[in-house]
Amino acid sequence: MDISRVARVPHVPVKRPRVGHIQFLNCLPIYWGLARTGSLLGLELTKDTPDRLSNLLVDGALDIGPIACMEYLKHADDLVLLPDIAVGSDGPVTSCLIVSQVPLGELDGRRVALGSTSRSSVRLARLLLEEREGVRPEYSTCPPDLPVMMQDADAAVVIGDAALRAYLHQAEELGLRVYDLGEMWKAWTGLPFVFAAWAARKDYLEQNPRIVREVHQAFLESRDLSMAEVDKVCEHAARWEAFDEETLRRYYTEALDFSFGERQLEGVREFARRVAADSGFDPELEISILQL
Ligand SMILES: C=C(O[C@@H]1C=C(C(=O)O)C=C[C@H]1O)C(=O)O
Repeated sequence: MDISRVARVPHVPVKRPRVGHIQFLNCLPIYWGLARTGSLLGLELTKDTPDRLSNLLVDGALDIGPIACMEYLKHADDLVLLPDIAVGSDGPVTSCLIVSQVPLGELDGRRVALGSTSRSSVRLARLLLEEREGVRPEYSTCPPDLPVMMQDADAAVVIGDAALRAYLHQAEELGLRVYDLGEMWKAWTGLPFVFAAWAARKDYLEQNPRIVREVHQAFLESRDLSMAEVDKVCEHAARWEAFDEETLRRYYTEALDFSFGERQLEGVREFARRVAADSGFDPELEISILQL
């Protein structure tokens, strides 16, 4: 081979896809396996809270990643959902909560603090309070720190690790009642709830159909590997986190639902119908899902 000729052909590298990573324990099984399979090397990951990651994807600063279900519904025209992956629950989720000093039915006219990192749970909480409990509280948005939120409010909506802490310890210490949003939604509708879905921007998909499918596949493999080795995942995580192995194992295997199939899609559609009126989207909007 004539090496001088080969050397002159420039190598043009492909830019890594810009992918979001929710900085909560709920997502660990979706990302943990990426290091094991080597796919991590092919991603430019941005770790942040769900509200910020949702904005980055909508604004085009990320190409693929998790998006709060509520934000997806508002921006469905620009996005395509990735099948079979989500952060949801089919019953109690244990990390998306209303924590309250009084029974929910007594919150009429009282103050409810909404955690600022949430988009789906805060909307679901408002829906449940207003349509199921028949109360009209006064809402304010606050940083997600339960003791601080409760200084000025009668109830708070919290998500993620802070909510898990509240569920397991803080609520009891502070003498608060805990209401699980996944459990309430299931009791009300009989359906699972999808708190965050994974999506790609349609413009990115058009230009990079292969990369989107590879990243999707990498997430599925990672999630499946993590769930097959869930004891190992929990052992590693418990070393650095305020939750023990058994708590994490129950969270991943019993509370959270990482799948996104027909029933989860029906949960998304039902949520869309119930919140569309004041949210600026069509109650029967088209939900595009990546065709494999
Ligand atoms: C299950 C959870 O799902 C989350 C809830 C979200 C929301 O309420 O907007 C967004 C992303 C997910 O992290 C959780 O945070 O515990």
